[in-house]
Amino acid sequence: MIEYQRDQQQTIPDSQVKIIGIGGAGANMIDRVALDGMEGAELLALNTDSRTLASSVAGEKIQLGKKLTKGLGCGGDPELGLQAAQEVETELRDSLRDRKMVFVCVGLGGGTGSGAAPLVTRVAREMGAFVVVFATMPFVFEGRRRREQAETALNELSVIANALVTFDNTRMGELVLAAQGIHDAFAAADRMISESIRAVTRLVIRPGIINVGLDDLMSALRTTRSRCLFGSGIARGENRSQAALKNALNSPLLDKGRLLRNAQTALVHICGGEGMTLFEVELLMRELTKNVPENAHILFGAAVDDSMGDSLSVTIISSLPESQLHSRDEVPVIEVHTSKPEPKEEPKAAPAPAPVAETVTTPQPEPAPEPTPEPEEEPEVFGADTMRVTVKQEPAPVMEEPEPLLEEDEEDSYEEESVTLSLNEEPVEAEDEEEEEVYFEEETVVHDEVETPDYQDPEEDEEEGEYPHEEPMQASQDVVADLDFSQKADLNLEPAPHPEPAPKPKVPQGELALDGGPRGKFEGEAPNLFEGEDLDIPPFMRKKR
Ligand SMILES: Nc1nc2c(ncn2[C@@H]2O[C@H](COP(=O)(O)OP(=O)(O)OP(=O)(O)O)[C@@H](O)[C@H]2O)c(=O)[nH]1
Repeated sequence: MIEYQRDQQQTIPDSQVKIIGIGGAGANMIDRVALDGMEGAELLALNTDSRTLASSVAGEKIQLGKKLTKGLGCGGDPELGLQAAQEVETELRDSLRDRKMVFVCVGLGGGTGSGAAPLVTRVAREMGAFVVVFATMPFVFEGRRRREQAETALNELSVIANALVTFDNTRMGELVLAAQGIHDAFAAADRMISESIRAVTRLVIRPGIINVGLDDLMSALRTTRSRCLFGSGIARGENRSQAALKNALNSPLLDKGRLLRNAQTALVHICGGEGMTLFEVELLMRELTKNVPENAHILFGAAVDDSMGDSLSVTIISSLPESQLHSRDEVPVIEVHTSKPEPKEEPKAAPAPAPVAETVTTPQPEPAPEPTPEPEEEPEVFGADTMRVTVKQEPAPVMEEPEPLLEEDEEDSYEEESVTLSLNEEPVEAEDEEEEEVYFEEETVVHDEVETPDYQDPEEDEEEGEYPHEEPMQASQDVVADLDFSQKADLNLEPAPHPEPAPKPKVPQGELALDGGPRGKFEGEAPNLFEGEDLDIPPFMRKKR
């Protein structure tokens, strides 16, 4: 049963929203937001690097540390980044005056972003804004120093910001195919961040049929040492509400929906064109409640937007204490599916559905449960100007229960062979391996364990700590990490090539004893002689003699 509570919600005019990009990554993120279209909101770029700053599409730009770095970047030193930001603190205060909502976009791990983001966030809060930080964590391959710098900045941000949405760059492997370049991985993360910002902004500035306001957002994102969970999906056509929800739950930031299972509060916002029906909304909400705990507090908002056409979008925002995140962040996994049938074995380390390349997709042709009946009472949803909706977890008496969208079983239902690999390892072709086992009986042991040239046993080297694959790549990665992004994009940072298979031993091939000359079908017949040569013997045999 869904209860509707009418009460005034606080929405904010878009002129009071500011989106700040700090450092190189931050600049790329807000450029993406601008490209995707974010009418109204102001974009502010902050950077020490004057060249990158000049190329940003943001309407407002402030150069950090003019005197300190003289137009250059911070070379990966957060202390320099902090001092550079301190130089312009007054300018920042002026720029953030009267802003109700501020988004800070930053890539942590470098100097400018990691050093300046905590200061910028603090200033924005002191100026009275509600601050949501979108921060990316560096790739594992970027090295331990960057990771530690990022962790330090993240810890500070988690205390200062109203909400903190983190995205591990390493996880970008889940957004793009393994074979795609690093440029595509960054672009995929930037798209995801841009979509998150646009969805949250839409929530609080666009008047809807059922509005959610800043107070709802704050309650969903309540953070002291917690991380924000975010998922957004869009779909069109038949079953679009279920498909949109499925896409949203598939978001890597929700860890494929798993993280929602411990959420205490979840904010859900549905947006569709004129044709969006109450039944679609009900169906979606009913599905969603199967993915959150029974006593979770669900804040619900809905808006009709003609520009959505026949698409329907759903945005889910929640938060979890850091202690419950226990994520697989450190070692990224990709699932490689081959078509070979697999004998049932021990469960794999981290089963997950195949990676989703885009959160925006058309719906799967899955049959939706037939809606039989009308909802018992006709709530006055669409006539109301503003209301808040609390969803209780009572099953509707008249509606058939559809299957949960992301059940554990579904993840296990792949019939194909599933191999779990870390990003540092290349997938091994199963068939080649098998061939080798047949041929070299004594060498099968070696090939059962996939070895890469760089692999080192973490037990053997205590120094390596939690990033066992990092050291062998360290020297070159430090250079890469300090490159500017456009340079990085030109590099082809593909995983190390798989070791060549062991050479097959050469068995000398014996020669057929053809001497004497086989005469084929002329065997036993009188020789056909010409100038002393038997023409019925094949010419190459005659030459041999
Ligand atoms: N998502 C995303 N992450 C990026 C991008 N560029 C860099 N990063 C990540 O962000 C981290 C910080 O890089 P930058 O933003 O270039 O560094 P910075 O903060 O400007 O610091 P300095 O270069 O030392 O002045 C890197 O270690 C990458 O992990 C990008 O375009 N998108």
